[in-house]
Amino acid sequence: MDIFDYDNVLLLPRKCRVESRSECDTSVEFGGRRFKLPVVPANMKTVIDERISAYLAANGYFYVMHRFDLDSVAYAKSMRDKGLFVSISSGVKPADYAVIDRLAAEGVGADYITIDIAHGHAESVRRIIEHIKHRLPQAFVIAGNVGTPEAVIDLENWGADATKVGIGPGKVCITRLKTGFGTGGWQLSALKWCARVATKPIIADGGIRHHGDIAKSVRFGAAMVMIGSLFAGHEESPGQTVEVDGQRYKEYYGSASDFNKGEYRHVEGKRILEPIKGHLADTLREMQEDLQSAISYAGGRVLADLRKVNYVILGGENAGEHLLM
Ligand SMILES: NC(=O)C1=CN([C@@H]2O[C@H](COP(=O)(O)OP(=O)(O)OC[C@H]3O[C@@H](n4cnc5c(N)ncnc54)[C@H](OP(=O)(O)O)[C@@H]3O)[C@@H](O)[C@H]2O)C=CC1
Ligand SMILES: Nc1nc2c(ncn2[C@@H]2O[C@H](COP(=O)(O)O)[C@@H](O)[C@H]2O)c(=O)[nH]1
Repeated sequence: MDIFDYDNVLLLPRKCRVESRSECDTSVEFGGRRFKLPVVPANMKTVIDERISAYLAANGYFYVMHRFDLDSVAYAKSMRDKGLFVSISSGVKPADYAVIDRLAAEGVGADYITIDIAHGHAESVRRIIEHIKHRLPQAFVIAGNVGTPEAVIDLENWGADATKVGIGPGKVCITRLKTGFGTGGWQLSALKWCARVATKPIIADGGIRHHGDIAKSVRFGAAMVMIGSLFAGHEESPGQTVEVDGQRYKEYYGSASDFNKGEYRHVEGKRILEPIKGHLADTLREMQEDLQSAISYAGGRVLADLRKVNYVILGGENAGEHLLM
């Protein structure tokens, strides 16, 4: 198996088939809806809040609300009141079962539920998928996080409608340092490995540092890409604003950090400062432009055309050109 990551792979251009990049369509169908981009901000407290999720839903973007210090039922009701789709996160504890039961009993429902725990290849995930499918059969269930084909196969067999791949590639992740496990440093090839066996969509989660990494993720099998750090440093971002030597930053911390947990137990995340780079809407527009450009370099017109390109691995043992033949 080739081992590579975002920073040592480049995609190879094919003859252009459009007159303008504006002809390239970056939209994606996911869970019965079409979204403008195959991109979703991470379901983390310093990345998304009620206001940002409503903005994304109202403007044609996918979102996943976080599950920390939040009444997910009240949140779901408020989105319904605004006529917006509901996409929430769930853990696997008794309180999470109670949320599912209340969403069903009170007729609120949910359109998307993302089961989001550190080690998603677990019986606890099998049990809560079963519960969600029983109580909210219309909900599109995303399950993770995992990092192997075996896990993807199990989650799909347990009823997940999509899987989320990425153990430890995140910018505020310290899982690989604390445990010795994960896909950090080879997330892109782990995605490729998992996509080979997947029969349902995969969300590639973590490790995106540049807009071009979105196109690379799609090339190697992602239907959607989850991004934390690139979204954390905006004027609208929920993290606290911090000023250092005249430069403004937003705090960005891991969901398994002591900052999120409120205690230092099983910590696998840290806190960093992200420079504020402007408004979210401008970043989303630039991401769309860059992805349109990527599709044009692929000689394509639609997102799926990115899957057809060859690539090179730069440097190291696996270096070389990889042709689709
Ligand atoms: N993508 C990634 O690499 C990682 C992401 N995270 C994020 O941090 C947040 C908190 O995650 P998490 O602590 O799982 O959520 P929760 O605190 O909701 O814990 C979920 C359940 O899983 C158990 N659990 C957690 N880790 C393991 C493990 N390694 N083996 C067996 N059981 C486990 C917990 O019990 P107990 O605590 O008693 O073990 C708890 O019962 C999530 O949003 C998660 O996605 C965290 C780490 C890695
Ligand atoms: N190991 C940990 N991973 C975490 C934690 N909090 C979030 N995450 C994961 O990171 C991505 C975002 O990655 P980025 O590279 O885009 O910044 C997020 O979606 C989670 O899967 C954590 O505390 N520990």
